Amino acid sequence: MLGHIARRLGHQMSNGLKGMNLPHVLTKETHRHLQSPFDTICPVSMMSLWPFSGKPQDFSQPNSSWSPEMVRLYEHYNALCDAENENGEKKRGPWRKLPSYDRTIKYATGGVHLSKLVQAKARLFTRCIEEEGAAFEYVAFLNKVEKTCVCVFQAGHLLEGAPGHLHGGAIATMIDTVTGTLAGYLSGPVMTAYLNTNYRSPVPLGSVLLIHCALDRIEGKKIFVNCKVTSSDESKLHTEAAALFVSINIGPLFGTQS
Ligand SMILES: CCCCCCCCCCCC(=O)SCCNC(=O)CCNC(=O)[C@H](O)C(C)(C)COP(=O)(O)OP(=O)(O)OC[C@H]1O[C@@H](n2cnc3c(N)ncnc32)[C@H](O)[C@@H]1OP(=O)(O)O
Repeated sequence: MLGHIARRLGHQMSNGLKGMNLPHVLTKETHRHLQSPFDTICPVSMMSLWPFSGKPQDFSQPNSSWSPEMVRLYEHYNALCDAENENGEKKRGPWRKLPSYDRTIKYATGGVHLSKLVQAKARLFTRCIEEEGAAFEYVAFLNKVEKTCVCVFQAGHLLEGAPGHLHGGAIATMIDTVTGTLAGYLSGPVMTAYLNTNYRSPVPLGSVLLIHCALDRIEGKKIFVNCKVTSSDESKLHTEAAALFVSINIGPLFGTQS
């Protein structure tokens, strides 16, 4: 079945998508493959049936706009991703660096190809400005054992709110992104139900911030996550938040109920 749909998709791509019932194809394919982003990182045998293997660009790699503090924190958390066993051999540590794509659909196997079909010009809000350093520069790390996520965020000049300071909406956007990423990695596809945000102190534009998120609890379809945004040395609290995410079927996102 999967191979059949994939062949159909490939055929339709090469024929300019004429007559394609996208919701039908996408619901079947993306629902299967977006169940858990970990599935796409640790491939399961089923995925070998999917003929499209394009690798999306990871936008959370260091670039020349990153300040020394941003790079220092990136290297600090990156180092926690590797650990050594008693024989001095390298093994995977408790942390892992998460990739960051410019479309959430790219987390699915074959998502690079699907992204060309579904509103091709659409971009993830936090990755929609191409100039490096101008807006959201960030990298997130996940600790699946502790059910926590930390994001190192450098706030660019296009994110101004009050003069010289970071816009509250940009802060909320990043909190939504990081808490949503944690909820998504723990539970599969989710949507934000609420995001309660308390701004404690203003953030100078250009700052490097740490966004710490932790799972509070899971109750059925509901995933509660808390969050703190601090200065890079964690001495100053800028924002606190509590978020609720609800697990969803992704069918409705593509116009069907299944
Ligand atoms: C890895 C990838 C990286 C990806 C990296 C990028 C991550 C970006 C993340 C961005 C995420 C977004 O911004 S998403 C965009 C903003 N969010 C939205 O547009 C969501 C709009 N709202 C909805 O679609 C819906 O209301 C849902 C999905 C939230 C819930 O609808 P539903 O699925 O029908 O569920 P429903 O039965 O109503 O509720 C289920 C339970 O949740 C409770 N509940 C529902 N809403 C609320 C609420 N606001 N406040 C309190 N409780 C609520 C209900 O009382 C119920 O509790 P009980 O009776 O069971 O106890």
